[in-house]
Amino acid sequence: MNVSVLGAGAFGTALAISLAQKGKVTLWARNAEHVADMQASRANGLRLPGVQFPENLSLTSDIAQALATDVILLAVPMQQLAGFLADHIAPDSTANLVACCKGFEVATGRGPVSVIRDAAPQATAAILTGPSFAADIARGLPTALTLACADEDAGKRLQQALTTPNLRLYRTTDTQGAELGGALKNVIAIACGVAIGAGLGQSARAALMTRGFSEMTRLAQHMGAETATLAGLSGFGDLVLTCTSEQSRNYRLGLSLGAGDSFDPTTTVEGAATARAIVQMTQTSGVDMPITQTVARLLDGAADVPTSMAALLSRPLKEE
Ligand SMILES: NC(=O)C1=CN([C@@H]2O[C@H](COP(=O)(O)OP(=O)(O)OC[C@H]3O[C@@H](n4cnc5c(N)ncnc54)[C@H](O)[C@@H]3O)[C@@H](O)[C@H]2O)C=CC1
Ligand SMILES: O=C(CO)COP(=O)(O)O
Repeated sequence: MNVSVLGAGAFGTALAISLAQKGKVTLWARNAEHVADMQASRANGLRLPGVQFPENLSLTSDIAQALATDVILLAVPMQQLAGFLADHIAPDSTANLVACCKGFEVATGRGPVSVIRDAAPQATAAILTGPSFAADIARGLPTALTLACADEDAGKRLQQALTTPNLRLYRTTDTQGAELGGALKNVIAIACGVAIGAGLGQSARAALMTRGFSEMTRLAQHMGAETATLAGLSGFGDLVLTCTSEQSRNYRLGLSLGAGDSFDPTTTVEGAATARAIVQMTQTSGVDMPITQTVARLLDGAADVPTSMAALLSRPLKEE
């Protein structure tokens, strides 16, 4: 199966580099100047500096060329996905479309697979998610991810096609669980960053990760996802990575919030929009999401760090 990656950000570029170990890969970017620069330097200095492109990786800003492949990876940020699909994917497409983004749409509360299904109902919709920093994948370090596709046979084919020597894919048919894990862990990572940035200590972080996982699982159960998926790479695995590494942009945003420092607003931080989306989604359902709500309030400037922590600590005592 030949593969194209749409979106030449850090993650799309890293996936294209890794997949090029197996065969020809096309990396598409919307900006022709960026493509020319990458063609000349054989690197993506803008988003993934320091890693040279292998020979098998070709670049294009021609969307028709990029769409003429067996598998299409969609590596644009979550809030851009629906617009991107509307612009470039025909509603009657039967392509294999694999979302490579993490989050929920603020406007609709949909996750990436739902957005693909709505845009192209006859396409095969899948999601590739789990603990992986783009820089690690691009440097050939060992990484394991989850490929979720409701169609089991198509999922098996995609699992084979997208596994590379350093990128090992596990498979599930539970797309909803995979979407939820990848989206919610980013919000918890912001909370953990806040705790560390504010000097609250490692014990506070461990508490936030554990209780965060508890609220991730609660929402997944409520929505009918499998809790086993949440305990896998796309949930627990990614929670651990993102809450403990300064490579994570979500965690770094939290660090800045906690320390009262400024943060570059152009950075892709999926957890910020997702926190707001989840608060809206759970307003009527009554699912208890205290950490996610706290993060949303902090991001909106509706509460400060000491008040937020005091509020979390003074909640009614309960069984674990
Ligand atoms: N960077 C990482 O280590 C990882 C990122 N991800 C996920 O990958 C997704 C993308 O993140 P990154 O690549 O890191 O972000 P990034 O900020 O490096 O790049 C985003 C790219 O999307 C492009 N883009 C945005 N809107 C577009 C549109 N309408 N049409 C075409 N291109 C558009 C931008 O030009 C940019 O090149 C996010 O959902 C993130 O959670 C997942 C795992 C690892
Ligand atoms: O999703 C990621 C790791 O799995 C990347 O995390 P950030 O988006 O926080 O950088």
